[in-house]
Amino acid sequence: MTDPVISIEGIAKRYGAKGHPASGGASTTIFENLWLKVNRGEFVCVIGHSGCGKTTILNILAGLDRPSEGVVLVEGRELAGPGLDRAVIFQGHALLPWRTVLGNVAYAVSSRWRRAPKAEVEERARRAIAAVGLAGAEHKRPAELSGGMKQRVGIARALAIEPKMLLMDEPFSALDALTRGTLQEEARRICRDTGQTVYMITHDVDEAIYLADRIVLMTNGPGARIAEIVINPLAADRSRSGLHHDPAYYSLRNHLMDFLVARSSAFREAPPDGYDPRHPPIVTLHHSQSGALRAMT
Ligand SMILES: Nc1ncnc2c1ncn2[C@@H]1O[C@H](COP(=O)(O)OP(=O)(O)OP(=O)(O)O)[C@@H](O)[C@H]1O
Repeated sequence: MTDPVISIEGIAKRYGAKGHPASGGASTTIFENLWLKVNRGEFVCVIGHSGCGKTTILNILAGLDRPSEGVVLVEGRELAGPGLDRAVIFQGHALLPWRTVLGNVAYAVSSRWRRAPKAEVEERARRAIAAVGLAGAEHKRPAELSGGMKQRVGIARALAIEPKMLLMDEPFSALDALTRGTLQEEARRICRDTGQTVYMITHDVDEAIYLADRIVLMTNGPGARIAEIVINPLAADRSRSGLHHDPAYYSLRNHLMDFLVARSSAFREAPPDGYDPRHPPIVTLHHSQSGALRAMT
């Protein structure tokens, strides 16, 4: 049974409206006619080349930008702007430098539950801080934290408000490989434990393979589309360190790399026969007779 938290319905983004003097009469379509549902408790990763509009879509979902066409529904209601039902984690952490770790997270908690007593706010904040492994660092200020710790605070702050939807824009890309791996594991564990719904942009194919239930592949812009949605065939209890022992990992990785290297640009000249933007192809990887996994739509 599907239960969409977010329903993207035919959205497009255009800049420089036709006839607008600043645009010289030209209009650029960044993406168009995108349709996607994100179901409750699902982890969706979006992959596509730079400029196809991934951040613009995330900003639209956050209510920070508006589509030129189409609508976005949150639990069936048209999205009208930013709201505490959607938390955003960016690559930069945007912590308040004068507040401690506890102060930063508590600030978000008290915006969400304005009448909550101080003790409850602190309790919720401490729980979120502990969940990201920062217990003991509550009284440190951002300047005293490493990049990985700051990003943990960003995650704690987002999770503490118990959002319906977590929106992440390359949250781990600025971190060193070791910290990135640890935080990916923690993010996956926390999201699974709490049934968090996530929409995440990444350029890292392995990150998408480890984290996502479904991987949305976008074609190159301008005029980007959702080319296909790939179902992750790996076991739900996969471990990051064991991925490369699973033959399905290589099939999935090859499929995603083939898309990024060739199909993402070829799509514009020749969309596949019968392509319907409202129902982009769903790709599953099946065992062929030889035992190898093959992509099937
Ligand atoms: N205010 C604006 N006016 C005109 N064009 C814009 C504006 N904002 C964004 N764009 C264009 O929209 C396109 C999509 O930008 P966006 O940041 O959403 O892409 P992206 O897929 O997230 O890229 P990246 O992977 O590099 O972050 C880019 O070509 C960008 O130049």
